[in-house]
Amino acid sequence: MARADRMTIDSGVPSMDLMESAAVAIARVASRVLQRMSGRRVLVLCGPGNNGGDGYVAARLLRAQRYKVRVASLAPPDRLRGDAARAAASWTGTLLPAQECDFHGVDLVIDALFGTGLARDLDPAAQTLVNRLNQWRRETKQSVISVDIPSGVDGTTGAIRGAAVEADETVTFFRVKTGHLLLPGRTRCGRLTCAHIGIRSTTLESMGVKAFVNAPELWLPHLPRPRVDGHKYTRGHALVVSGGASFTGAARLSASAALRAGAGLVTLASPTEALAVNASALTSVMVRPADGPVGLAHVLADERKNAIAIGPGLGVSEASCQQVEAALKPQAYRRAAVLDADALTSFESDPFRLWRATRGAPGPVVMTPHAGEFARLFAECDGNHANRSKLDKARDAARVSGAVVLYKGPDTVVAAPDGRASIQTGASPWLATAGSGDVLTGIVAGLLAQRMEGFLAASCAVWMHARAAEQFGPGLIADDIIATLPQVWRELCGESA
Ligand SMILES: NC(=O)C1=CN([C@@H]2O[C@H](COP(=O)(O)OP(=O)(O)OC[C@H]3O[C@@H](n4cnc5c(N)ncnc54)[C@H](O)[C@@H]3O)[C@@H](O)[C@H]2O)[C@@H](O)CC1
Ligand SMILES: Nc1ncnc2c1ncn2[C@@H]1O[C@H](COP(=O)(O)OP(=O)(O)O)[C@@H](O)[C@H]1O
Ligand SMILES: [K+]
Repeated sequence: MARADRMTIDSGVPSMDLMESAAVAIARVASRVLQRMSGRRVLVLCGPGNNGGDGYVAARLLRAQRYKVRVASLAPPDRLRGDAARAAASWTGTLLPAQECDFHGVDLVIDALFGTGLARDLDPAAQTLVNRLNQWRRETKQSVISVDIPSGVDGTTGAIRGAAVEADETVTFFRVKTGHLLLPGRTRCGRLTCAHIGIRSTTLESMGVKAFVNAPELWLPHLPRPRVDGHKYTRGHALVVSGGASFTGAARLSASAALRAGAGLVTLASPTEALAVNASALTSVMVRPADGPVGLAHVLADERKNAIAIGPGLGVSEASCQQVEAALKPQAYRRAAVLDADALTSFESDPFRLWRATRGAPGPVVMTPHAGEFARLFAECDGNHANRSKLDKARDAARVSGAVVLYKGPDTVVAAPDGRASIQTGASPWLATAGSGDVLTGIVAGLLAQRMEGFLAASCAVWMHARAAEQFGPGLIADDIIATLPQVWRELCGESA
């Protein structure tokens, strides 16, 4: 963001214009909130940098609109520099030291303490102020608007640096930052608005930005659709590997989801002992016997089976490792693979054995760990040291494994070995239900079978999974995600598709 600001200023846009535009956006949201609650009294908390500068300018604009505005400053105004100093100088109303400010009778607080320049944990005085603000908000149910990002949230990682403001609204500029999307930062933002302040979108092109909000524009042009002249084999054939007789449900969920995600055919490779239970519970999914790595290799000799999903219900064992190696075996045709659950955990004691297989695989490989599986498999990428975010960790994992890493959770990150990454926003917590991850694995496999590129298939699957949950609403169980996928397809492709 600092680079985007700098490039814009160098291209001739005065930096004060950027600050004025930022303040206009803040004042607009503030007056909307104040009108809704018929409030008039505003307290603006200003910090020592340009975030505080935005606060001073917003204070001036709101005062011009006849609101009763006071400013409380964390640093004495004579210690401010540059634009922040100019902004403070333009404020002629009430100004008091933040430590002495009183929230009594205030209708709205604007938090302009720290923005993207936050470089370390808040010092004790700032923490005390932030904690007092949060307590006042909880007790009075009055509103807080944060400028750029709730103060104390790290804009890059989403971590809380000592303490952080709990906002009802956050107004950010130009582009949403990763700290707004990743947990716990996201939970502090309230409603997020992104305002244009005069930075051109072409600025990003020269910066080689590779992190995206996971939204249809990222992958929609590549979304597979059935062709008028197609048949089921042109839509791809996904193979899902089942566990033993008492662990078959997970793979069946994956298999049904792969079909609903558009694969033309789906076959469940089942141990002989589980054949009867699998066959009796499935109709459109085919079931074939396959015992152990040798049995799986036999089924895989059919190269039309161009995508494989393995892991759900598989069991943690050496045999599972060998089945994964059979699934990833180098061959002439580009079979894609998605590895989940026990296909990952089975390699806990020797992750490099898995990386050898993923790196040598003939086609795209997607791994779908949740936080527990990620910690087991990517211990060296997972440490909390050096303020590294979930985005950094997923990217590191993708680099070491040479695979697309779909790191699940409320803020699912998909990372590719080339550095591209997407972050899912706003997934329903109802997705935290047994079998939901198995369904996601199946959707990825279904899209890979239709030859969608690995990173795009994984991102698209995460979005469809989350969108299905949103459309279904409360009470969701894993089966409902599968049943709701047609609605998601209709939304993406229109009624006629
Ligand atoms: N031209 C620009 O650069 C623009 C910047 N804008 C605003 O400027 C903000 C970034 O401004 P700055 O880079 O000045 O950074 P901030 O205002 O976020 O904070 C930086 C200041 O706080 C101090 N600081 C950092 N961490 C601290 C801590 N833990 N405890 C105490 N002091 C700490 C730094 O030494 C520095 O003085 C953005 O968030 C945005 O609100 C907008 O006005 C748009 C234009
Ligand atoms: N609090 C949450 N909010 C949104 N999505 C969640 C939340 N918790 C889990 N999920 C999603 O639900 C799915 C759960 O997958 P997983 O942990 O593998 O469960 P299971 O093994 O039971 O299928 C993942 O897609 C994950 O991203
Ligand atoms: K702020």
